[in-house]
Amino acid sequence: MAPFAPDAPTKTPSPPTLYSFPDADDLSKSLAAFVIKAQNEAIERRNKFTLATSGGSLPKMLAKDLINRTDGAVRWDKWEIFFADERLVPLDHEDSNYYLCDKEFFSKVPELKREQIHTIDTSLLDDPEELSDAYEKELVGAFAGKESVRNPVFDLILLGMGPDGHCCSLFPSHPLLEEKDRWVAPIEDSPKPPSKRITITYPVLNHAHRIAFVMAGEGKQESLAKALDQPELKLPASRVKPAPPGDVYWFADDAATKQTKYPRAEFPKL
Ligand SMILES: O=C(O)[C@H](O)[C@@H](O)[C@H](O)[C@H](O)COP(=O)(O)O
Repeated sequence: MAPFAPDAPTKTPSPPTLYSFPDADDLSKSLAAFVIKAQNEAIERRNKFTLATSGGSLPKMLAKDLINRTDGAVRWDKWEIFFADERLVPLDHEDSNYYLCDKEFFSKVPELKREQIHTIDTSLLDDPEELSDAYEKELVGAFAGKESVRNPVFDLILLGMGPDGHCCSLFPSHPLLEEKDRWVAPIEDSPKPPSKRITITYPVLNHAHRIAFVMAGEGKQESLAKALDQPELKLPASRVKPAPPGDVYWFADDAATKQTKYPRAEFPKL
């Protein structure tokens, strides 16, 4: 259990900002610029950059324009990386989100040290509750520093969304949608295999500085339209509403945004 009670957000969250790009390459370029801006602001504030990421198609899109840069814009030594959700398998298992991120991203960045990447404790795979508590302690270690925190405030959380509107490992109608206390929780009945996972919870999501959903392809059209145009459905992704000054952004390609009527914003020159 988290050592501090969650804060109830007091102000009304801002509506999501939707960016739609002609294709996945443009999306990746702008996403990289956005991440670098978030990084720079975070370093200015606290001299480090805390990021949580999901698995799925995201790591590849994220890595594309961040790795192999020669402009020195990415301050890799300041990054501290967590997983928004993780599957309870060994780290070298192909279902592992760490394994996927490492394959697509981390292993291609020699400057990134292993200790900057917060993985689950795989010695606890047989005890999801304990493993989840141990991962929560990793967050406590990173966030309960000089400032006394009620909730971890990630500089950036990057998420994908499944066809049913799930994000992290928070699935429609699952009791974990109501979790108000734990920062990290186990789930043993995930409808998307593998069934055993851990996930960060809304107390973490809804206190982040910035959250960005990232998705591409026509397979996302319907779920994206539902999540943005029909908040009354309360899909897990629509419930992501960081408390002010936090903001939520959607980075998608035109194929994914074809159905939604939600207004597109122009991506700023960063
Ligand atoms: O571990 C997981 O299963 C993911 O973290 C999950 O939340 C993912 O982000 C979405 O299912 C979208 O996945 P795609 O990007 O592959 O569609």
